[in-house]
Amino acid sequence: MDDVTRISVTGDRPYDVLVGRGLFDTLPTLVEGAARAAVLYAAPLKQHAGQVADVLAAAGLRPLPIEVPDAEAGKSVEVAARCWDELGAAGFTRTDVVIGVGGGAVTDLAGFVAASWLRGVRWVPVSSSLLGMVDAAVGGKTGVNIAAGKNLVGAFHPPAGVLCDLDLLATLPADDLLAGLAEVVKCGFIADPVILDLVEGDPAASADPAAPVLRELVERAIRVKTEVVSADLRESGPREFLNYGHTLGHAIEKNERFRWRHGHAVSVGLVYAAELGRISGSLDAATAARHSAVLQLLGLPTTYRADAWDELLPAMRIDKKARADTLRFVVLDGLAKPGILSISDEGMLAQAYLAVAAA
Ligand SMILES: NC(=O)c1ccc[n+]([C@@H]2O[C@H](COP(=O)([O-])OP(=O)(O)OC[C@H]3O[C@@H](n4cnc5c(N)ncnc54)[C@H](O)[C@@H]3O)[C@@H](O)[C@H]2O)c1
Ligand SMILES: O=C(O)C(=O)C[C@@H](O)[C@H](O)[C@H](O)COP(=O)(O)O
Ligand SMILES: [Zn+2]
Repeated sequence: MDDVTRISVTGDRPYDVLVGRGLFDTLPTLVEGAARAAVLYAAPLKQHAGQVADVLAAAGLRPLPIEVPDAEAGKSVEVAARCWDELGAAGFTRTDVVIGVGGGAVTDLAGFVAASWLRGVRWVPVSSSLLGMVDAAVGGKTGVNIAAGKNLVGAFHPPAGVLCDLDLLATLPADDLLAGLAEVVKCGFIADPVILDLVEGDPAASADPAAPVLRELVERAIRVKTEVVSADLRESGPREFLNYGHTLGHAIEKNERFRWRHGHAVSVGLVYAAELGRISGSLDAATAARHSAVLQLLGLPTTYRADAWDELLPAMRIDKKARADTLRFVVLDGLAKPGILSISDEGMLAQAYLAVAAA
């Protein structure tokens, strides 16, 4: 194991996020007292899941590998129910653990299975995608999608620890690395503008898993997230800021029947949220324009179908930040100054959509 960075989440249920290489051997220390470990994974991570199972077996645990459908196809109530059946058949008790080896979809599922099994058992995400490392694996939001929308069924259930093994990024498809950079850029706009300077300074290195700048971006984004969730696990205040760009982003994902990558949808959503900030008078034009500029520099999408607005508006209404008939958006009052804007004026919402509507 080379140099490991330990970033702590504090609060009622503290744990550490480890960033480094060759981290699997640390897993047994996170699951002490467990006799069995369910290892959830999707096909692309089969080999790594096997290595995780071997490490657990060597430490005296009985691994129970469970393969689930890849990406969003695995993030469903039906797949969760199959996992519960497998835990039941194996006699999982409250001292046993669930491990998720994969990107954000698998770790969201694994966390939800752990949150719901016997009303909550320990779990550990072994995060394999950039998006998972900088966002999904950290903070304890777990859940699945349903036809009505994204992550509508879930629970806050913090993990026992998080492993972000940078070696795993070597096999991550380039497009999925980009998806993760959308959430990194989000962190740049809401809290840490140095992230934006780094990406703009060297966009190619920012998307290269072997480049030191990527590790710096990973650690900076994790620190943004850990600071927020340490203060507000259940999203009763500042945690809403982590949802910047997600109101439209989740509506696009629903409209695409979850076939778009989350990070790509968030990329379009960030440009939309910046425009809402600009036209509502809170954000200066230059900072708003910086959103599409930095995302395009990376090759992320910043537009969506012009004719989709009539489907997107109702989909946005089921956003978790909405209250009754009022939509609430995260907007910036300036760089790294997020706030909440309640909007009931559909005209303003439609006007902002012009900034992302594809020609
Ligand atoms: N819980 C949270 O706080 C939170 C935060 C952000 C996003 N999310 C959720 O995370 C999900 C998106 O995560 P994602 O971008 O990782 O997508 P994903 O989990 O669907 O993974 C994308 C693809 O990359 C593959 N993959 C992952 N790691 C790999 C590796 N090392 N080598 C080869 N292939 C690999 C996966 O198998 C999949 O095909 C969404 O469901 C989103 O809602 C949750
Ligand atoms: O951790 C959070 O809080 C976030 O909002 C981070 C988001 O990037 C993430 O996509 C999250 O899953 C969205 O949560 P949701 O509550 O809007 O489903
Ligand atoms: Zn997200």
